[in-house]
Amino acid sequence: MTAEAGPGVDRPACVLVGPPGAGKTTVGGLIADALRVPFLDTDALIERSAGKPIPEIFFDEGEDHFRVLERAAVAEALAGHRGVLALGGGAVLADDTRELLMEHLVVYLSVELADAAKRVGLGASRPLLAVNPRATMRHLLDARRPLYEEVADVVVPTDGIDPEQVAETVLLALSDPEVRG
Ligand SMILES: Nc1ncnc2c1ncn2[C@@H]1O[C@H](COP(=O)(O)OP(=O)(O)O)[C@@H](O)[C@H]1O
Ligand SMILES: O=C(O)C1=C[C@@H](OP(=O)(O)O)[C@@H](O)[C@H](O)C1
Ligand SMILES: [Mg+2]
Repeated sequence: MTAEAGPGVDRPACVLVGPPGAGKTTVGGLIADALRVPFLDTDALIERSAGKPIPEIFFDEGEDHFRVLERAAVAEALAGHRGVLALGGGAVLADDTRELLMEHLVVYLSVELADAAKRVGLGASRPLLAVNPRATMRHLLDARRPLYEEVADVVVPTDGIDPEQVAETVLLALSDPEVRG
């Protein structure tokens, strides 16, 4: 596939959503490499503009402030980024973000509790999972599943599948004229 892949030249080639541990950051990079387009992760955008890592933003300013930064970063990236875009797992919580996503080709990387827990290690790098990680992850998966489904054009299950295979499945879906609209 070439740099023209995706729904149009004036927007991201595709936007990856899904819970923490779904592989959005990892698979997004692989897809961008394959398409030879730039890769952007809104978490990286937020860290760059805040000048500190996400756990520190949560610790210093709280989740609500992080969500404000996230909404702005997602809107900026959806308007300006021309490659593959990965969102943070909680970006779809915002009504206005879900509204914006309606205009984009959105791929939902799904993952169930066992693989998600294994992959994120339930450690400190994701501040939301710092307390009672397994129960929090279960609740988060259940609560957000309908939101991911609401915005998705394509759902790609990732359980038991390595990132390269997930990327191949996404690339195949992106080459389908029906998916690209
Ligand atoms: N399909 C997969 N199979 C196994 N491990 C994976 C898979 N996708 C991602 N990982 C690993 O899981 C961890 C979280 O992946 P990441 O891309 O950061 O997920 P997300 O951005 O969705 O939270 C990383 O260590 C990554 O290498
Ligand atoms: O699920 C969430 O609310 C979050 C997911 C993280 O991104 P990943 O989904 O890439 O881990 C990051 O944005 C932040 O820690 C909050
Ligand atoms: Mg990520």
